[in-house]
Amino acid sequence: MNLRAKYNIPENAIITIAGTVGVGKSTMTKSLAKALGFQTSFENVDHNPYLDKFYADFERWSFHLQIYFLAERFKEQKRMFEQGGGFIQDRSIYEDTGIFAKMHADKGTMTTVDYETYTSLFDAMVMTPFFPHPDVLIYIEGDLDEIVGRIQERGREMEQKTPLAYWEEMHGRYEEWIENFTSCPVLRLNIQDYDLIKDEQAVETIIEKISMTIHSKVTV
Ligand SMILES: Nc1ncnc2c1ncn2[C@@H]1O[C@H](COP(=O)(O)OP(=O)(O)O)[C@@H](O)[C@H]1O
Ligand SMILES: Nc1ncnc2c1ncn2[C@H]1C[C@H](O)[C@@H](COP(=O)(O)O)O1
Repeated sequence: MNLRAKYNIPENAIITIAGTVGVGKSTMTKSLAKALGFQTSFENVDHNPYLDKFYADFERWSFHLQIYFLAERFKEQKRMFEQGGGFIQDRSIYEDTGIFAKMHADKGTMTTVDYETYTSLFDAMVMTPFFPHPDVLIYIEGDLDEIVGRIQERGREMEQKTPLAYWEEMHGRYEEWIENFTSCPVLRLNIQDYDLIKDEQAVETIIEKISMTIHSKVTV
């Protein structure tokens, strides 16, 4: 029996992985998709035309980057909807507005008028039939030092050059954001408690927790 059937995960489920940069979302996306026989929906980092420019000059490129990510994620929402689910999604659309756009607006690296334009577009887009809320949002958390270590080791140059204060601010905002998140059931996992690189079997324990979260509909 496969793990999806064993743990009664609906074949049309949409499981979204959230968490700060470098915490291990992509690693978990691949691992869960393989174990459940699901498709993946990844962020397009390598071919993003704004990301390098954005890290070099937040003020100049914040709005452009948010619009780009919003368009990309909305296309992915539509694809998942049209294919009837069965997806693991690397990062939720909620983080774009709840973490990134808000952080840059609060810090003054996105203007108030740009932020208002962005949020009104976001609100109009998510209130459509193309926007299925995920069955569960897995929130990955961990110590800032370890996460920054992973960013450095992964080696995306623009992230390596970004000051620690940026990751620190984001880390704090994520903690506050998840405490107030109510759009779908949440499963919280700490990076201390599993290691999908050294221990492939750890995915089964995670799937069991996903099943409990989906079926109990209780926010963990
Ligand atoms: N359990 C782990 N132990 C050590 N390094 C890890 C672990 N999980 C992921 N990593 C590494 O951390 C880096 C960031 O992981 P990634 O999955 O790309 O994070 P994200 O998608 O959240 O940015 C990658 O280099 C990845 O190989
Ligand atoms: N909405 C976003 N605004 C700014 N930057 C973003 C947004 N979404 C993702 N990013 C950045 C952060 C990282 O540098 C890359 C990919 O994120 P990761 O957490 O490594 O998948 O894009």
